[in-house]
Amino acid sequence: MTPTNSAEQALDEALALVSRTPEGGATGGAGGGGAGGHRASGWQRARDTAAHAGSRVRPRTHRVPLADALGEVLATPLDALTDLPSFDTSAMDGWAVAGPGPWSVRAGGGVLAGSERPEPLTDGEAVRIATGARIPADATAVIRREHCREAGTQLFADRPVLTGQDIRPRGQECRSGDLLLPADSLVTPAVLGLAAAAGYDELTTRPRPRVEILVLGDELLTEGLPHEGLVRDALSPMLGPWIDRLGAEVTGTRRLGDDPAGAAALLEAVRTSTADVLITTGGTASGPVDHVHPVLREAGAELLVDGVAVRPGHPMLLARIGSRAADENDVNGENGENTVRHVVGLPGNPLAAVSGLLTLAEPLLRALAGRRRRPRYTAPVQGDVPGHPYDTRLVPVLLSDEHAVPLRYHGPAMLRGVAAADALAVVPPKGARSGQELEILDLPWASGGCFT
Ligand SMILES: Nc1nc2c(c(=O)[nH]1)N[C@H]1C(S)=C(S)[C@@H](COP(=O)(O)OP(=O)(O)OC[C@H]3O[C@@H](n4cnc5c(N)ncnc54)[C@H](O)[C@@H]3O)O[C@H]1N2
Ligand code: MOO
Repeated sequence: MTPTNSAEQALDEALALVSRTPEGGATGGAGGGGAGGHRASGWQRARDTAAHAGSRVRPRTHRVPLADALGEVLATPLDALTDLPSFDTSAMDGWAVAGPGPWSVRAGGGVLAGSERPEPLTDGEAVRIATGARIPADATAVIRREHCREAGTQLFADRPVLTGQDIRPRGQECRSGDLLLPADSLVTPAVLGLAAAAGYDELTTRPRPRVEILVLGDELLTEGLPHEGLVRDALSPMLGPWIDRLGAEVTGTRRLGDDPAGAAALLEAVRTSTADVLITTGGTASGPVDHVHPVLREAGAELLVDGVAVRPGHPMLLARIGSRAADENDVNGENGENTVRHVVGLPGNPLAAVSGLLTLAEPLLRALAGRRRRPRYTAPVQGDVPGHPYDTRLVPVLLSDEHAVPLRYHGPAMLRGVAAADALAVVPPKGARSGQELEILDLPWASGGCFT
């Protein structure tokens, strides 16, 4: 709502310049984290790499009751199991008639939805009928009750009657075997409805990717006020539900210390976790107890992204563990356990972690779930937005009808801005002028795009 505060911005910029070269490489190993002298990926390239990594993993499939398929992606095409409608159906409440009027009204009750097969009509006969009821054989039209009059035992139409009017013929929407939706379609509430209408009790889908979250740090408190240099763990409460909203299944969140036992537990998790993706927080930089890079090296992981030219969040990383050959040999995708898993290393600073979540975790998880990439869109920004000299910035914004409005409190350690935001705006290096179109990354709760 308020344009960026300039003093705060200056501080942010000064911090952002620490240990960077104009080429976008890290000089001192924050992102390098011991790898030393690497080049950070461009922001868009990092996202593409994450999406590509996810799309290379052989998909698993499962068969689940309809309700459990919501938010997953169809692994097989949705073919109609029946004609729809499966019988000639009245589209209106009124009268089924045979031949030209006036018609003699059939004595007794009418035909209701779900009632037994009605007796055929004879020429010149009319029977009362409800919306959704089966059309009697030999009926030629349905007349809405408001378009006719009953006089004694006779029925008179107020207007011309066209053959077939207000009859939904069997198979109007589809014939049994017709392709209703291709494989890879997202199962939305509308798809659940269609599948049920077409006769399905279960669907074959790609299961949600499984994610294990490991929160690193000795300084983290799980309750109460921060004190004596300790801070509340802001990431455990945030990441599980966030990742859930991205369409993944969180198998657990564990906190690991910065001591050798924590490093050993991290290595064990990297080697043996049954999750598709491990998401770590903290320990990505070059501090004395930053374990993530050494552990990944020890585990023989392949670093796909090692630092990204984005602020905040530049030490984020993406690694791959396991043999691609083994995974690709599972040609039917039938192995219960994936032999390939990925590690997303999020920086410990909370807004930097959000940046890593949107830059690396989201595209990776979408691809692993078989979901299409989010359509890109832009909005004009309200007010000038300062840029980093070389890196992309992600800035929390509120979305109004006309503008993306930058929010204050967007420092790497702050959640105050993003907690009030609808989205993050992607600010190119050197900044944006007021009114300039910026790419917008919706936050999952604002976009309403997830069914989880
Ligand atoms: N010499 C350099 N140091 C740092 C650089 C650099 O380039 N050179 N980059 C800075 C940047 S940028 C970031 S971002 C952080 C990333 O640090 P780590 O990923 O190693 O994270 P930690 O050191 O463990 O923690 C950083 C910061 O975040 C707080 N934190 C960690 N976890 C949580 C949590 N769950 N909830 C709340 N706060 C958390 C932690 O207390 C620290 O204050 O590195 C800079 N350093
Ligand atoms: O700039 Mo760090 O990446 O504080 O977030």
